[in-house]
Amino acid sequence: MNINGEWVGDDLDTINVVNPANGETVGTVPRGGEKEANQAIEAAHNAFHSWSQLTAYERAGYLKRLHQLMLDNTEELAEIMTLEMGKPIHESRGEVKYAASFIEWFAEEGKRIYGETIPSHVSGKRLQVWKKPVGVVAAITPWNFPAAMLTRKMGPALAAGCTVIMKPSGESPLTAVKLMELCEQAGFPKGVINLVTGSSSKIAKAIMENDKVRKITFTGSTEVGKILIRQSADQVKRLSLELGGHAPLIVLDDANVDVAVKGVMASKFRNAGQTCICANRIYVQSGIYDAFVEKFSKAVEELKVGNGMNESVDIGPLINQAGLDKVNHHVDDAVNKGASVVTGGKSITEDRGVFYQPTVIKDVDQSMVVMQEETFGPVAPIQKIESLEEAAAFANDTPYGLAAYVFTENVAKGTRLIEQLNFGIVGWNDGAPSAAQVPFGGMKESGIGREGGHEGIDAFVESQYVSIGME
Ligand SMILES: NC(=O)c1ccc[n+]([C@@H]2O[C@H](COP(=O)([O-])OP(=O)(O)OC[C@H]3O[C@@H](n4cnc5c(N)ncnc54)[C@H](O)[C@@H]3O)[C@@H](O)[C@H]2O)c1
Ligand SMILES: O=C[C@H](O)CS(=O)(=O)O
Repeated sequence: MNINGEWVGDDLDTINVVNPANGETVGTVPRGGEKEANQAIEAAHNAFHSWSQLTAYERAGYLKRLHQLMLDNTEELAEIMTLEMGKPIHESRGEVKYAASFIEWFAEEGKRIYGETIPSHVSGKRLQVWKKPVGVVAAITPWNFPAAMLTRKMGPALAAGCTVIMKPSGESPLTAVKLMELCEQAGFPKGVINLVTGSSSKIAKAIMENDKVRKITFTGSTEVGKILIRQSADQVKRLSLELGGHAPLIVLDDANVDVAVKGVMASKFRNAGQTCICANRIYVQSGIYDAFVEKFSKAVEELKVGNGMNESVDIGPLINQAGLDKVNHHVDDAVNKGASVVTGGKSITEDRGVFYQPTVIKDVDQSMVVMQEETFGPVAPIQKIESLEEAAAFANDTPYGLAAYVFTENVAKGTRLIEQLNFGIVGWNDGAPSAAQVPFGGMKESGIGREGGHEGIDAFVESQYVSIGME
């Protein structure tokens, strides 16, 4: 842990960080709790005034140094990431660059936090809106993108003049430790960025009860997001929530089947299907169904499963046994209710690793758990549909609203379909929509607010209306 510029926690118990590819312990972090969280909050509070008084240009200088340090340390960051959570090393390298792009983009965006003047209704007044940083920010992040989910929060928060407490997942905290080392090398003043690891509930308790924390930005499951909404009420803490998803992917008859297959492969199997925007259910119109299933299944059979440190591996392990159990349950439930396995369908537990074969199942229906609950694994369930209207109805039949995908070459059909979809992110003939400059986030139970893009920095700024009497 790093609090007020000091590495602390040697006196505490530790949490083992386990490589899901082979069950080996790859590192440990201190098991911090309420006391350490409050120390970090105090440090961030004490650093806030001086940090927020810097110009956006001065703050951008620190962020740009961090951006370059991340790129210079891509290989080490990627290796740590793969060892602690399993994603293939080439994906980890990509995540480091993606994560660094948030730091770079928001270094500049901080310079564009504009206020406004408003025409007065009386001659003796001048009406203005000033923008101010929200204050001390707590950032709680998931295990599946250990770098990007932190920088997607740190970047805008720091650029806006806020100070930060980072709380990474206990499943993959080592990437955050390395990121904190790079923040030190970038020269951020003590207390501006703090890192706490340990008991999430105890740390969160301190965050929720300490009124010095004005903003909580959380990325994780919808279940935990709902807990935080309830807990934030006592002090009306500002909340940004990036929560779970259950993405529908729709392939219409007039889709380019090769484009569709490429898009599904990108959306479904990234991080072994463990991303919030993975296609979780695939609806294929009857006219293209057989051609799509054949081409898609052949592409899936080419995927190589194994330890992510192997450059040729496409599908690494699931994060833990619980993740594997959920995937097994989703496939077993579908098959028991009448679905059939086209390829894959089995777990691979060798060398204490937790792997699952890239899987395609067909003849699924809405009654199956895989079509209702987030799978978070390399399983592609395919359901035949007859019409655009049927596709829209099935797609929207979920409490989630994060990402959706549409494959059609027909502009009118694509437009009519997407207008009906209640999802914050839509890939149209594109299975990989994410980027630093776009508003990323969900509708319904997939979250509150957006990360990335100019909306991403609004989350860390308060508007202050100033009425100036000129009598
Ligand atoms: N919408 C997005 O941008 C996005 C991005 C990545 C992951 N996710 C979602 O995150 C989930 C997978 O990540 P996960 O398993 O780490 O999620 P999680 O909700 O289990 O944990 C997320 C973070 O919250 C902490 N946490 C757990 N219980 C808590 C509590 N009671 N109070 C405070 N903090 C608590 C965890 O330690 C972790 O740091 C999936 O549902 C996925 O869809 C969403
Ligand atoms: O898992 C959720 C991430 O937000 C996906 S992405 O890396 O932003 O595309």
